Amino acid sequence: MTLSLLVSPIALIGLAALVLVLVVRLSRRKSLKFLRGPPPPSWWLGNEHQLFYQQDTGCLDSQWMREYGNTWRMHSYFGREGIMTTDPKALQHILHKSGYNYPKRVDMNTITFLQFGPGILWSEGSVHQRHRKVMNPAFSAQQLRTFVPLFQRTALKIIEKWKALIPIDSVVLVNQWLARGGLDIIGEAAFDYDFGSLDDADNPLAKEYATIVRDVQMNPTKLAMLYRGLFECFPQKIIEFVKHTPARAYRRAKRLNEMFEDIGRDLYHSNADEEKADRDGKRDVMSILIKANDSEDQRFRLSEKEVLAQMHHLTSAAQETTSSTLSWMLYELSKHPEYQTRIREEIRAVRAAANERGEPTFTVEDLDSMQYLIAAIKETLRFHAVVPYLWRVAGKDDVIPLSEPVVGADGSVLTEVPIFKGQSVITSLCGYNRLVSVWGEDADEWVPERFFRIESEKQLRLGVYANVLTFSAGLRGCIGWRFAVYQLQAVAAELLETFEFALPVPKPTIRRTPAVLMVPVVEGKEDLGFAMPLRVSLFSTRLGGSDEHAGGRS
Ligand code: HEM
Repeated sequence: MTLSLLVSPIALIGLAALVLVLVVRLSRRKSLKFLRGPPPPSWWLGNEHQLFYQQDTGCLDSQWMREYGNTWRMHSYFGREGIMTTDPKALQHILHKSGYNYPKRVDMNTITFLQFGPGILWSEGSVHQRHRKVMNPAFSAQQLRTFVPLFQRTALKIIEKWKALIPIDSVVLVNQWLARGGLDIIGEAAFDYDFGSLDDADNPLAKEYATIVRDVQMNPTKLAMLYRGLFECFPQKIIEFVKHTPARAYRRAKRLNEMFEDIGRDLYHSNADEEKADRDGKRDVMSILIKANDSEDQRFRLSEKEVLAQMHHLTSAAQETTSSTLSWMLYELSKHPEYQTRIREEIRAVRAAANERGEPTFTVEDLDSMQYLIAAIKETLRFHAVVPYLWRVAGKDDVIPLSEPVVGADGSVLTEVPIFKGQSVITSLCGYNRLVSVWGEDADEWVPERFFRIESEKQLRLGVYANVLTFSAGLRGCIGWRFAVYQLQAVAAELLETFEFALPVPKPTIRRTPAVLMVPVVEGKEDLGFAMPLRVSLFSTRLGGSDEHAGGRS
């Protein structure tokens, strides 16, 4: 008999409801009524449901910032109160200065656990410290540079695929190809595994993975959200059983998790059984992680289960985020053809210099010299934050300082906000990225040149890259941000050198749809799933049909 039959969801909900009454009673003692904020549409779901059903991710934040300032009261499930903030000092306090005092919110972190297992994204406190310590060596700048040829090879493969496609139809769903390329990249870089996604290999794991974000995270029903809201009241032992919930999203998450575990176990053992000398030559993250793990004091090592979960955590953290960011950049460059031309000229000049040196590919220094391309990457990360929000909770009573005071419910001016243990704290990365006070009057426009004029030393230090917050910050900031940036630089340079990108006619409306991540969906064509349709043409053909290929390569 399966556990799903033993532990009926009704019994779970009943138990949770009891605990809930207690929790609500306790939390009512500490009200945040002194703060203004949007009225909750319902007592059950508070404002939570609204965030998942915005027309464009971040449009609610903009509206609320206009009404209430940069920090406001939010209602979470069952009448509980919390805050949401875009304020630089508040975010610095929560993400940088408070150590592990603002852990991840139980409902969201339980979903992470159910989806990916006990890896780094899910871990907290000293367990997280242990994960991070063992993983750090695999993410040094020096180590990550060695992946640039892999990024370039993958880009060339995408180029071949698109060249074969565009004589038939020049409108390409670029994000779907970039996601396939991204999966192949992270498979090889993270655990020396070939998903064969670009080659259409019949890989069940790649197939299962392709639609997982859509099926598990997009458009949650009110009932599904309410169920999540109850996780907080489940004792830790019961959380394990939640994965047996007889609903499609949970079944899919469980299946994918098991597939990753099975494949990971084989890779782990073949890796661990290898001769030390052979393993020393390998550069993939898992090999380095196993090596680092072996040399750790027994008490600080990751268990086999944790190492296996890491494989799934890395794939999910790296793939959709990086490929989506690149898709949004190509979209913006389609809307800004003059900037696209400028980048292409820059890439061609660097290529000419590389050719003269006899280098067949761009070096890391070449890529780092492409200032217009880098500015476009920074601006896209700022403007299209693919991780828009992080859901945290106050681990203890605290006072959060503000850069910009807000007007309280009684008209008084607040320069700091008290928060009480257990209250929800939603950090809006996308909201911060659009602050006029940080980015200038044109913060709501895509203007890469801003990075030539911004005096970043005058900004409050927050984000790990260009001070944008899309990679988060502090001790839980993205460990893979350099990996992502190198990948974006290397793949974009190849694609933009070869192809021109433009908006299709008629122009589609692309929605920045919330699905925990922010993903592109075409209005009226939701059946396409995540989709970024762009017109793609060979750059050389635009030069009058000559066979000359951009950059002089064949
Ligand atoms: C544009 C691309 C990317 C974006 C926007 C991004 C963003 C983020 C954000 C916001 C977090 C914090 C999550 C949280 O606190 O809940 C994070 C964590 C993480 N990211 Fe990334 N990421 C990107 C690419 C990558 C890549 C390429 C990798 C790996 C190769 C990676 C690996 C991780 C890992 C392992 C964590 C967990 C870190 C920890 O908890 O200590 N990410 N990322």
